[in-house]
Amino acid sequence: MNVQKPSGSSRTSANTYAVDGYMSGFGNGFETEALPGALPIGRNSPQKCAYGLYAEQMSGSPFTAPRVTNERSWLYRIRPTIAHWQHFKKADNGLWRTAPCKEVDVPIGPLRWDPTPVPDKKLNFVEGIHTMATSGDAAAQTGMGTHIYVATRSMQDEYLANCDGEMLIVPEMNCLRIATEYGVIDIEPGEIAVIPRGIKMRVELPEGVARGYICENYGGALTIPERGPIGANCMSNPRDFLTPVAAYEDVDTPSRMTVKWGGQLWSAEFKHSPLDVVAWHGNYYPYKYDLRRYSPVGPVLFDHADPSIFTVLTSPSETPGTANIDFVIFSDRWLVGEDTFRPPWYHLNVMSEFMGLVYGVYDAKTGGGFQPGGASLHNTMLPHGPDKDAFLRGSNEEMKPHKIEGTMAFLFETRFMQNVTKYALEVGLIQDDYKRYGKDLPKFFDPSKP
Ligand SMILES: O=C(O)Cc1cc(O)ccc1O
Ligand SMILES: [Fe+2]
Repeated sequence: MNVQKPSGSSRTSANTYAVDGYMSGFGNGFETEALPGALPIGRNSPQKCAYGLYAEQMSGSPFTAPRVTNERSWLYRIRPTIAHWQHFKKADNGLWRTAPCKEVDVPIGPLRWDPTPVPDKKLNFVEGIHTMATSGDAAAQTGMGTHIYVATRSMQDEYLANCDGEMLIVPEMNCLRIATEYGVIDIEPGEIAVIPRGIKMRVELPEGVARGYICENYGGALTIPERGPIGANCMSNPRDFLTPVAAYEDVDTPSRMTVKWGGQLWSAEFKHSPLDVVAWHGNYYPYKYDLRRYSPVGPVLFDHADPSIFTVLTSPSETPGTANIDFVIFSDRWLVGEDTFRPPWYHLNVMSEFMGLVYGVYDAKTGGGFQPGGASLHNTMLPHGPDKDAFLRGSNEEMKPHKIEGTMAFLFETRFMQNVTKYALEVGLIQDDYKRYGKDLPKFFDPSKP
């Protein structure tokens, strides 16, 4: 690892504190420096920056966005980004697709995939991205891409910057070390990382291989949902979001950067690491979150509430309550409802639902088939619900408090219809019988038994 260790001099704002190389809080203004005095005080753009650094602003929102959604950071770096931005050539997109992308007819039924096998081939994080579905339009900054990554080698002197979207990364098999311009993020299954649009990163695999899911958010930045009557606490609490302290690389070695821009991968070679930010301040930055810190709130007497109660992060659209994306989890919790069918109900939803499983068993699909590393898609207005096994359990179980334990399923839900890719449809991982699981549900109707 050639990352400069964060020095003890990292400054944090008054309302934040550093935890093992991270600063805590959501949307806070942070400031951090890996060399003492690297951050200018009381100004952004002094005539000359300390240590001969360049100042560069990175704006994640329009300059004039309302304060609550206004995002930008100031970076003090060895070279400005434009110094790396030369001789870009079109690169192979591999299996990474970007909306709009209508390659095949989208099946009008439930879809489910087996876990993506880990190949023998050496693939880094970028090469290992397999797009399952896309929605909206990346250039119009709406919708999302859903991907499964399967990587078998660390990126070495290789970097990625995704200008098309913010990347929400959900590891399922093994941990990731994500070295970014802003500092280093380590995540393991059960945690997530969010890398906002345009931030340069290198993904390393401490365990040699890794698999997981990515939601590429083309729309408004992910944020903590409003809690309404729930009040100031529970669900995702701001203090559990962690942002790395500054850590820079002053490394002169042949390097390759891949930029995703306009739905195309581009690559350029240069002779130094672009992760050269010695200090930064602002509120546009990458972060991580431990999903096990999510404090679920649910019905405490009867009925099954809408899954929106389990929203960890949301990407709002211009229409109130109509998310570009909701990231929702189904994690450990007590089910206590009296006289209640406790598993998810049968339903049709104008929002479309892409699901994955990090570990354990999902309570709507206890009949096997929905496996960690696998995925399902219940597209706009397509009917779905518990499989036969889950229905029989749910309608016959004793109504005593029951704890769902050792599970982490999630939903990438979007207001848009999702276009599955040709790859996803033809790769041979689709469970053919899943489209018929509704047929297994028996008729119980008996007009003589109210
Ligand atoms: O379809 C699913 O499995 C996700 C889901 C879960 C739930 O508890 C209620 C609605 C819903 O869409
Ligand atoms: Fe659903």
